[in-house]
Amino acid sequence: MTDLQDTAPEEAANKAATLIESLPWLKRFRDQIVVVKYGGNAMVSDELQEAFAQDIAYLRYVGVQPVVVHGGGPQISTMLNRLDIPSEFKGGYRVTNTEAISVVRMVLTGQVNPQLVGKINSHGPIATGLSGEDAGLFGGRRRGVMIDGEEVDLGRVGDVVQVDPTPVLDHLAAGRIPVVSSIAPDLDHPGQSLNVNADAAASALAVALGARKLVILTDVPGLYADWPNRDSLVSHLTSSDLTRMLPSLESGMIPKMRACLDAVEGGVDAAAIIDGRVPHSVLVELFTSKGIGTEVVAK
Ligand SMILES: Nc1ncnc2c1ncn2[C@@H]1O[C@H](COP(=O)(O)OP(=O)(O)O)[C@@H](O)[C@H]1O
Ligand SMILES: CC(=O)N[C@@H](CCC(=O)OP(=O)(O)O)C(=O)O
Repeated sequence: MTDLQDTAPEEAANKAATLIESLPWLKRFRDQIVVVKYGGNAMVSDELQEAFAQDIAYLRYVGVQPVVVHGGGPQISTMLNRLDIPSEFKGGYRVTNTEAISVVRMVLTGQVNPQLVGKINSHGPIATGLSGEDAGLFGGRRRGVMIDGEEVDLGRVGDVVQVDPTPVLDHLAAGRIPVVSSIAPDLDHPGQSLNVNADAAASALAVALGARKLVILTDVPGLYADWPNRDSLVSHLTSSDLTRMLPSLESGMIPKMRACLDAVEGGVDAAAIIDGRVPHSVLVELFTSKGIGTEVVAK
């Protein structure tokens, strides 16, 4: 009884301080679109997925307009292995043949997407699944990759070169959270689909939507200036700092940092790389003064 009386005011004060710290950020993001890219490496446990779903539902219920774009690289690899379809990465992209693209589509749009939608909807009937192939949302164009000065063909792999945000805006206007799988129709080969990098797809959508912020979840605390030196974590940098750093980065971080740069250069206020293995990292990034990962802003 005495203990409870002694600790209760202090505990209440701490809780109140955390809530009040969020006030300026709640004001900043209210009614604003925030695009959150959820990568396959941050979905590795049920607990992490539950925490992510809570964060996204929380955003919606405090008046933010979250849009989720998801990948699912490890989940695609698992399914390809199970089906005995060989899969290799070149220059950070999965070489994707005709057989593999149907598996990519099945896993992203048929497995990962409804699983995420279901988790968010356990908090209310708020989320809806969309594919990048729905209603002209994404348009893609094939790309190869330069390795040792030579262009290497990647098969059904491409860039998102066109975005029509109308289907996403329609769902937002109806109060729903669009959850988008990162796959795009091939503009040059009607009827075919392209495997696109989910970081780049999220960035292109954030720009097209005029989002306030892009948040990318991954499996490290953020960008390390001198990777893998763990003392070199960068918490804040400008687009000009990042432009200077990009050529020295290693493969995993290149698409992510390129996506952040493209987003802020395209008019998004800020883009952040955060650790998706830390439960509720989305809320900590958006609603605390310090944030949790690496934030990029226009110079
Ligand atoms: N400078 C760097 N800072 C942080 N991580 C880096 C850096 N360079 C390379 N990496 C690697 O990039 C990985 C993240 O990229 P990736 O595996 O493609 O992520 P995801 O699956 O989330 O899309 C990290 O786990 C890390 O091993
Ligand atoms: C072309 C290419 O490599 N596409 C990725 C698409 C999924 C993705 O980007 O998923 P994460 O966000 O989980 O990494 C792939 O096939 O793995």
